[in-house]
Amino acid sequence: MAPLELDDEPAIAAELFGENHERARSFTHELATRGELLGLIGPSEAPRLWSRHIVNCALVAPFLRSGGRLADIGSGAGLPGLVLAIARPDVEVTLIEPMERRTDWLLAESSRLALRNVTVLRARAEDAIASGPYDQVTARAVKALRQLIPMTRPLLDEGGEMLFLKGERVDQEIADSLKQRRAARLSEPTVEVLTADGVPVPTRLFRATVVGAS
Ligand SMILES: C[S@@+](CC[C@H](N)C(=O)[O-])C[C@H]1O[C@@H](n2cnc3c(N)ncnc32)[C@H](O)[C@@H]1O
Repeated sequence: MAPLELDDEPAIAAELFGENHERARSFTHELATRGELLGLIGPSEAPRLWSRHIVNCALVAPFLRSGGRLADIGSGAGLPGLVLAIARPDVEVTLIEPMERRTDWLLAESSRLALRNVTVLRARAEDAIASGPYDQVTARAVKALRQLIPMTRPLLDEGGEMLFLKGERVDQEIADSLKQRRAARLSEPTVEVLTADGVPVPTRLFRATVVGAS
């Protein structure tokens, strides 16, 4: 078997994953080993798994509410939902993903890693309203904000927060979603630029809170 092509782990991983650092290493190793075969990651992703995916997602962990319920929409390989569940065992994380092959992987990994704070729901976000309300909702690489906001708003009550991992175009997406943000009764959004040593591409974290009934 070819040697595992995995990039160096950024130093901040130890801080972000704390007591679950070894679980994060185990998950990353498994994803690098089996992810491409299972269609979870592209062929060029393993050599940048730590820096572009795992730590990029884990940088959101400090924004999660302690003891809260988090829904991650379109979790795919577990990004960011499973990574956040590993980093924050004090948060109850529901991974909402419609594709069976992906939910099979998420269930198998949650069980292998003995994560007690994870629920896997095979559904589209629009069909998962009964599983809420949640305190916060996350998503990465699922839809543009103008679609993501109406899709996830029914999962939150007033005071609930949207945390979406976005790229460089986030400001344009914010401008394009004015109508949807107003209809959803969201606060003025903020964008946190998250990065660390060994993380070449920052994550832009869109944050907005529900301030009234829609
Ligand atoms: C491009 S992948 C991104 C996966 C992962 N979030 C990541 O960053 O690698 C988009 C994911 O969203 C899921 N998805 C698409 N439409 C959805 C919906 N309406 N509700 C929930 N998940 C959805 C897809 O099945 C897929 O796993």
